[in-house]
Amino acid sequence: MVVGEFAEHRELIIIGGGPGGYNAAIRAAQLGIQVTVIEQDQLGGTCLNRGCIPSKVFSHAAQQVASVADFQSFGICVGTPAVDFAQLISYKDQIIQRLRSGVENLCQANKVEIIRGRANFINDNRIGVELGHRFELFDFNQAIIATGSTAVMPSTIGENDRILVGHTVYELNEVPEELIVYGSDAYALEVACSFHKLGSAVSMVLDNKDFSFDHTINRELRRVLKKDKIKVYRGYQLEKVSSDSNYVQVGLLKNNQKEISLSGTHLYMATALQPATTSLELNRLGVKCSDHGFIQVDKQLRTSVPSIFAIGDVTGGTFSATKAMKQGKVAAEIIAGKPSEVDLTMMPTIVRSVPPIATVGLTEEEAKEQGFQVKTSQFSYSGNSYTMISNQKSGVAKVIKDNNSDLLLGVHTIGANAIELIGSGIIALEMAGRDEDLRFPLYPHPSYNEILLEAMEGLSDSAIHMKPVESQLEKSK
Ligand SMILES: Cc1cc2nc3c(=O)[nH]c(=O)nc-3n(C[C@H](O)[C@H](O)[C@H](O)COP(=O)(O)OP(=O)(O)OC[C@H]3O[C@@H](n4cnc5c(N)ncnc54)[C@H](O)[C@@H]3O)c2cc1C
Ligand SMILES: NC(=O)c1ccc[n+]([C@@H]2O[C@H](COP(=O)([O-])OP(=O)(O)OC[C@H]3O[C@@H](n4cnc5c(N)ncnc54)[C@H](O)[C@@H]3O)[C@@H](O)[C@H]2O)c1
Repeated sequence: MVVGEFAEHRELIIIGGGPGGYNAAIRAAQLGIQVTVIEQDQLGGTCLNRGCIPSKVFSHAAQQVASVADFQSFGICVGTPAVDFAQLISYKDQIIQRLRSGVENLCQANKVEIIRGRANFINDNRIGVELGHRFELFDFNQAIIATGSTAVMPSTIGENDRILVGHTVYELNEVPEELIVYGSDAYALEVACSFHKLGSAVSMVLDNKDFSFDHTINRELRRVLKKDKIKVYRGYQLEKVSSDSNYVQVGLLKNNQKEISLSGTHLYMATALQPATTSLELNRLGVKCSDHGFIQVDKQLRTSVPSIFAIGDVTGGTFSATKAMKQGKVAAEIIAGKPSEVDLTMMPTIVRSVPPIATVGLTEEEAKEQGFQVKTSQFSYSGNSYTMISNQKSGVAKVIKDNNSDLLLGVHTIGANAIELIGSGIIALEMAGRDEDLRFPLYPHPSYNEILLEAMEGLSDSAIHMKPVESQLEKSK
């Protein structure tokens, strides 16, 4: 390997061009900083190339397949939908390519320098970059580590192309005939719903008794999964997995006793994640990390080494692009000398299942545990005129407030357009809104927005399209 003799100087170096890295880069450039991003693979990182974007192409296709069943009601005649998987993959690749070019163009327009190579630290002001057969050195004033995470497959599972994780499941070239999904998180649920609609026979195995949503959402989810004939096994631990070139066999334990065995053509496994730091030589810096190796940061994304910041999956906690992007912008602002910080309290959870789920804030159970005097209200999708028109009657929106202060604590929705609806909930919670703040505005009619309005009105027993509760009838006597 040819090693460069002199170290070139850069103001800010960002290692990793995923959503965390490129958001940090563009914000820093906007604030007048000279920025260099070092990326060993593709700009856009996991999210754009293997995660958020490909998974959403699949879930959108699944939603489209589901909606064909409604066409007949509108007098639109089409046959039974058939999925051309090769075309879907080609579409996914086109979307990734287009979005990636968009990120490249934005970086160029903001004069962000992109270096293609693998970076590692020499010391707390110097980075080495492997560029094919060359090794270049760069000094920097500040660096941001944005290298993401990788899935850890338990060593007992063994390797087989039929055993899939988040980073590989959307790279399949065929629709699995029989897919076993092991896990109860957002990723697993999305995999189950998407592949089910695309033609797989799906069984879901939950390691927990239920999903981790509010119990009202869990109940509606249980109903729709049952209606959709997705078989769900609850509270099972994975005991063993064996596989050959055609099948995967899974042994499951419940309370360490009853064993059942499932077999399918493919298995999706929810896995733990580890920080992508092995190639960085962090030991040369003395950056403080958690027991699992995630880099510890404060609310301004500073690590224990003053010249080094870290953002995104590599900092552990919640693994999401939403978080990585926000942290990227905040780190850049801090480096530019602006006051800024990250607060993840009102981080939404979204799942593009069929139907989708979107939640923000506390569940009813969490609010009670935290000692709030809780009042809840829920409005069923079937009571809304636009869900009736569009034949999307499955779903419910639930809102939770503190009865002492009237402050909103949580908004939870399952049903069509849930993810688009949650925006108002996020803003309301972030602005410390009360239910009256959300009852006051004018909501367009007829529209899905009115689902949230009616749920809010329900908190003061004043929803128009909800039957009166017993206590109200008593009062009016
Ligand atoms: C299937 C799936 C679906 C998902 N869906 C969603 C979703 O809907 N919503 C959501 O918010 N999140 C979602 N996520 C999570 C999201 O993708 C990640 O949280 C996000 O990509 C993390 O961003 P990041 O910038 O921290 O890291 P990454 O996106 O992983 O980017 C890190 C980059 O650093 C580069 N790199 C690593 N080491 C080096 C090195 N030494 N030198 C140079 N470059 C290096 C890598 O090549 C990579 O490009 C999903 C993930 C998966 C797998
Ligand atoms: N809709 C989605 O598919 C999706 C996917 C990922 C993240 N998100 C967002 O991430 C946030 C956190 O999600 P969470 O509440 O499930 O908590 P989390 O990020 O802490 O993850 C919980 C579990 O999800 C699994 N997981 C995490 N990252 C994964 C990955 N890259 N590939 C496969 N499995 C992975 C792991 O089993 C993990 O233990 C939420 O805000 C959610 O909106 C959504």
